[in-house]
Order: sequence, then structure tokens, then C-alpha cells
Amino acid sequence: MTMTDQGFHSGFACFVGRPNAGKSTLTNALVGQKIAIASSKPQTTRHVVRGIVTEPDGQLILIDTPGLHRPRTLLGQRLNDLVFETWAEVDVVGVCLPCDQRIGPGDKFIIGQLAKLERRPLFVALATKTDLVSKERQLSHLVDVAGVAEELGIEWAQVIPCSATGGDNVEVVKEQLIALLPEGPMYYPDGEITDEPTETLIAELIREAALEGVRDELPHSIAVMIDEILPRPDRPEDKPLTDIFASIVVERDSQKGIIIGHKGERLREIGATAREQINRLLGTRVHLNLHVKVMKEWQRDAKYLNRLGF
Ligand SMILES: Nc1nc2c(ncn2[C@@H]2O[C@H](COP(=O)(O)OP(=O)(O)OP(=O)(O)O)[C@@H](O)[C@H]2O)c(=O)[nH]1
Repeated sequence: MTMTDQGFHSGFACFVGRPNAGKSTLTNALVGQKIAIASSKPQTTRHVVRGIVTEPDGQLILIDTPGLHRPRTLLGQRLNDLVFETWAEVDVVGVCLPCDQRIGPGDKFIIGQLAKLERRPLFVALATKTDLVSKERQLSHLVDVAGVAEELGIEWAQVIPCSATGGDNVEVVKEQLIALLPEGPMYYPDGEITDEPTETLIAELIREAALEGVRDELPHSIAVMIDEILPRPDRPEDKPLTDIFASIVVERDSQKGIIIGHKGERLREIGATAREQINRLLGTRVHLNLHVKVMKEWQRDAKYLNRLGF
């Protein structure tokens, strides 16, 4: 294999669609549980990487976007701005149009907004949930999918019927999305994508946040130990909250001071940064309780190393 990028396709994509269109399920089917460690974000995007698909001939980076709504509030407007910013940066937008639903005003609103973009990415129609419908219904849906593009003035680079839960055409979606990306480098080395257990990932996210800005001062003297992960009882089912208790372990009192910062300011920043990442990872809100512990020479002590999971 040569080290040139020739023939290797890479770039960014996001999925859009009305609520319940199957965006998350398709994303999971494409990327599995693998998560990119946040510190390795390429400079080309400021947006949150939801998952990465790496194949011999290309790398597809899926970006998270909030849903697009008819803006009624300032927050709604800001969220929409974020969506437009993302659309302007990605190479491909996958529009999820579930086969079991007629194309309606919600879908047309989204496609109409895509049609307004000055710099257009490529558009791919994903006719999701094929397993829920008959072949006849699927065909008439595909006719409607073609029709709506014509009606609203966009072009589909591909139209792909698929089912994320039934495993139908998921490989084709992967192949076709990668084929549409421009030639480019592998943004994320394969090894930086991990399917480590959640607890290890959470510890790693906290460690990254703690090292932010002080990497030179405390290179290897920090470890993070997850003490407990507990679902908060008595929460409404649609608004779960998870309590995470974790310890940041350092070797000396002076290092504890650096982590905590003036009046605890750094520790609060670490908590805020890590919490945001963990929210994304778990898909639920978390409350993060961080403590800083000094364990003298933990790196040399087998008992501590065991407790820290090394
Ligand atoms: N039968 C079937 N159900 C699916 C398929 N894909 C998704 N679903 C179901 O459809 C529902 C919505 O799927 P999601 O992936 O959460 O949809 P979404 O577009 O991410 O939804 P929002 O987060 O609300 O925007 C879930 O109950 C899924 O299990 C599919 O291919 N076949």
C-alpha cells in the first residue's frame, strides 16, 4: 500500500429527517458502538462527531445536528443556525424519509431549507424502514421521493431504500456515502476509534478535560477512577438523569491545586467540558460529581493500579 491519498475518499455527512425518521438507528447500524475519542477532532469541523466509519477505501465521519424546527423562539433560531452551519460544512446530507409514512409537510419543510443552501452538499435520499412495508408500497414511496426533489428543486445523488433494524442495504448505504466523498486523507487513525466499555470512555473523557491546558505540567500523573454510575431515581421516563461519581487521581498536593484551580474554577470547567461529552456519549443528561484525590506515587503502586483499572 502506498502512503498517498489517491483513491481514498473521506469527509463528513449528517442525517436529517423528521422526528422518528430513523436517523439515530441508521447511524448506530453504520458505526456500531464505536466512539471517537474527542481529543482527535480534525480541525476541519467544529461540530460534534457522532461516529466514524472506516473502510479500506474511505472514511465517513458522521456529524451530529439538532433537529430543524420552524423557529418560534430565539433558542429555536440559534439551533437552526447551527443546523445551517453544519449543512454548509458537510460533503453529504442524508435525508431520511421513512417508507411507512407519506412524504408530508415536515419533510418538505426540511427539503425546502436544503434547497435554499448557497453552497450545496450532495443529497442522498434514504428511504428508511423498508421492513415495515410491502414491495408495492416501497415502490410508490420511491416515486414520491423522486417527485419531491423535483417539486422543491434539489437533486438526489442517490436514492437508497434501507432498513437499519432489518439490516437491509445498510452496507450499500455505507458504500455509497463513502463513494460520494471527495478524495482525502484518513482524518482519524483507525486506532483512535474505540469500542471500549462505556466506563472506560467516561474516564477517558474526564481525563482529557482535566489535561486540557496543563498537559505539560502534569503529563502522566493524572488518572481517573469511576466510583459509581447511578440512574437518578424518580425521574420522568423521557427525561432520565444519570449521576456519575468520579475521582481524578493525582500524585502530589501541588497537582491537586492545579486541577482544582483558584476557588475551584478549573475543576468546574473540567466538569462542564466532560459533562457535555458524556451527555453525548450516553445520550442522556448526566450529573457529574468530581473529586480530586492524592494517591502518592500511584503509578508505582500495584494496589492503586488495580483500583484504577490498569
Ligand atoms: N421497523 C423499523 N423500525 C425502525 C427502523 N429504524 C428505526 N426504527 C424505529 O423507529 C423509531 C425512531 O428511530 P430513531 O432512529 O430514533 O429516529 P430518529 O430519526 O433518530 O428520531 P429523532 O431522534 O426523534 O429525530 C425507533 O423506535 C426505531 O426503533 C427500521 O429500519 N425498521
